[in-house]
Amino acid sequence: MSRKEETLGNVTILDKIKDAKIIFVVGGPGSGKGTQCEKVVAKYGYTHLSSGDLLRAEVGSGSERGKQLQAIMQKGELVPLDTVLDMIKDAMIAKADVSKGFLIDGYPREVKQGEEFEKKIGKPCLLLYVDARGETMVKRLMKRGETSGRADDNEETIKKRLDLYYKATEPVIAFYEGRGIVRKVDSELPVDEVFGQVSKAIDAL
Ligand SMILES: Nc1ncnc2c1ncn2[C@@H]1O[C@H](COP(=O)(O)OP(=O)(O)O)[C@@H](O)[C@H]1O
Ligand SMILES: Nc1ncnc2c1ncn2[C@H]1C[C@H](O)[C@@H](COP(=O)(O)OP(=O)(O)O)O1
Ligand SMILES: [Mg+2]
Repeated sequence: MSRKEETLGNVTILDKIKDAKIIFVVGGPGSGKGTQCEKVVAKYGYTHLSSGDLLRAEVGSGSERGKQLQAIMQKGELVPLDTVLDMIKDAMIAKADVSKGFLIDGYPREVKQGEEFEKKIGKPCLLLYVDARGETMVKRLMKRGETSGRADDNEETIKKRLDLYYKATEPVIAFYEGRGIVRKVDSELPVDEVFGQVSKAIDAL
């Protein structure tokens, strides 16, 4: 395929993505984003794309880029915006034909990420804000760390991730509140009750 055709091909695919529903799933580390997304996939058949999972897949591939990403994630820092946005975009394009909706989990983590996503891909119709107390998130992550094998589920990194969440990611919620698309769910409740709130937000779309 020539470069020109490829570009044309992408335009059509991006048009398809624009017709699908895009939901940002935002919340602190360990708040329960992944847990709720799994349930949404089962009930609504949406496509779940977790930026963290995409990055960990790259780390798992053992590539040079993966090694650099691993070092950043282990410190609890954010990887460069272009890297994560390209990964999400490629994953969305791969599913564009079959997906009626996308759950973008763990992105945007800063306002700039939201702005760039909208420039390059499209607009979200909903931001699901998965809310839990700091203390709860730390407890859940320490527990998850017993079995997750994740390099960032340890006390020191958890503290850094939480600090960064309050500093960089909470402003994302305020930004989209201005647009009226934020729905907050209380993730202190049992998983199924949280999902009841999530379902209401999605049913209202
Ligand atoms: N509502 C909840 N009540 C109790 N534990 C939960 C709840 N939601 C998630 N968890 C647990 O907390 C941990 C973190 O959840 P996860 O979905 O991985 O969060 P995130 O993707 O936001 O980091 C998991 O071990 C999960 O089983
Ligand atoms: N949108 C994004 N921008 C930059 N770094 C990201 C990112 N999403 C994930 N990362 C990196 C930094 C995070 O500390 C790490 C783990 O992310 P995650 O799996 O989404 O965590 P969690 O599900 O515990 O909230 O990956
Ligand atoms: Mg997660």
